[in-house]
Amino acid sequence: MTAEKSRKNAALLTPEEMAAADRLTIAAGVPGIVLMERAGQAVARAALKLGAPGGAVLVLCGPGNNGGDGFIAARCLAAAGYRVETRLLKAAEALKGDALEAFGRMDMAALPLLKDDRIADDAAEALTRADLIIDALFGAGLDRPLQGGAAELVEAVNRSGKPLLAVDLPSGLNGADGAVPGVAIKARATVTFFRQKPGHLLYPGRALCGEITVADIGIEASVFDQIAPDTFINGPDLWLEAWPRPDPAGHKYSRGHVIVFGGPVTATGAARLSAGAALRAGAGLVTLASPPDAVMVNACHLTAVMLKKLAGVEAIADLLADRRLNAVLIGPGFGVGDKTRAAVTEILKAGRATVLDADALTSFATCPDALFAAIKDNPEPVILTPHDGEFARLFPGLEGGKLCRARNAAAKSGAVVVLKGPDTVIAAPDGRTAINRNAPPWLATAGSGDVLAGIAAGLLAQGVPGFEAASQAVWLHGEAGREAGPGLSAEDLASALKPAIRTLVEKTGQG
Ligand SMILES: NC(=O)C1=CN([C@@H]2O[C@H](COP(=O)(O)OP(=O)(O)OC[C@H]3O[C@@H](n4cnc5c(N)ncnc54)[C@H](O)[C@@H]3O)[C@@H](O)[C@H]2O)[C@@H](O)CC1
Ligand SMILES: [K+]
Repeated sequence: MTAEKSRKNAALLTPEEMAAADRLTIAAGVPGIVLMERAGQAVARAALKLGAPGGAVLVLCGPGNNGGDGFIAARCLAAAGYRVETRLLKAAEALKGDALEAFGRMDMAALPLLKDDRIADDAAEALTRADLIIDALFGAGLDRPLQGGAAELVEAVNRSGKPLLAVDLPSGLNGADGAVPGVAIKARATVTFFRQKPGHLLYPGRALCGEITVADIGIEASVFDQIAPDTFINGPDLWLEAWPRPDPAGHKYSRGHVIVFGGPVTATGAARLSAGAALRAGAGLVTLASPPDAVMVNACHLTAVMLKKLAGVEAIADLLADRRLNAVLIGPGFGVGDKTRAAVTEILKAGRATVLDADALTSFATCPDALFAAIKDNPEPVILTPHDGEFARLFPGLEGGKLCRARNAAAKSGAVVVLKGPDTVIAAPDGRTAINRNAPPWLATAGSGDVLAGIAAGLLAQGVPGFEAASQAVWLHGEAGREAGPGLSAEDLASALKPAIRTLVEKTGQG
């Protein structure tokens, strides 16, 4: 598969982009009702997996095309022998277009769910009778928080404890950013169409979707020629082409040399974790530079990582006169304050691919613009790896959803921003973003971020561009977390990278 095709597989579409994909497909000659038939049939197939044969299925249909998918699914499930009851949020007279056509094709009565904006008594009874509920209330067209009767209904459906299958998105969830501006359905499974949306991967939305199925409804990937999405699922489909391929005739010096700047004798561990991870990520050489009194402590713990004495910030420029040191990492355990600011400024001046983490970020909380100016003067890629607290300190004015905050931060700083969390977002200054989904919860542990920063530095040293290095690092970190499993500590992560790296090497045909 070509890299371009793989990237299209990894694309995420906002509700607006998805509507454009629908429009382009319809304009190319596939009627909207045909897309809706395929969508509804995919929902029915998913329902067959969730509900006992012949059971009672309640299909809740909203006023738009999401409801239309529900009508098709209802017809298919009735034909398959299920006892199907369809209910409408609004009167059938309000239906139009493809949804109206789908309603007619269903040829089944559909009572209203609400009476005077309250749940109708007989609708409450229908919830009790159902073995499976299909949520076709609102999908990509949600444009405001659910209120009144609709909100009450969603809460009653969630309270029912019945298995819930959401059509496209759990109703109430914003597909663009994963936000839930009011209440939302908590689904056991969700069927979406063509490609996922950012809201399926970003919290809190991600926790509401259950198991997600992406159904092919006949939209061709050629729509991407006009839609050009810039948000992706983080994984090999997005960046395998940029995975470093060592020259079989090369040597360690051709695989880059990372220098990690470590902290004082009382805080040496973080930088050691980073240095070890940089080596595992494939850098040919890694040096840990630390204050003289910390060198012995580091020496007691390290074998393959080399050591260097750093007398003070003034010594950084001399050290970096050696151009073979081609990637720098500073922050983990380095300490917060003037000295760190001066060190980071020297490093950025030296024009190296750089990862700034932890204390290197916090030290600029009082003067972020100075940092951004220095980043922009550095011709090599810079990666920032803040968690939410560090992000808020460095980008105090940026608000909104995680995707939007990360994207704006990358544009503002000129760096690739890795906004960490269970749904880490990686954003490049050129607007590309990736959302990560493979991190297990036990990855949130002391020292885990130091390892992530180290992996990123190791990849930069091998010449991987900034956005790809950051995205690869986040994905590898997640895979290592899965490999090490529950009960892991950060020390386990570097060696747990090996199976994921092996997989990538095999995928790139080097194995
Ligand atoms: N041809 C197409 O466009 C296709 C669309 N599909 C389905 O169509 C859906 C999108 O359809 P629509 O664009 O009609 O949107 P929806 O059906 O998601 O909802 C739109 C309707 O809900 C109302 N609404 C929005 N937010 C509300 C709120 N908070 N409270 C009360 N009412 C609210 C709007 O005024 C509008 O009447 C997708 O999610 C998907 O399920 C699929 O059938 C595939 C093909
Ligand atoms: K829905």
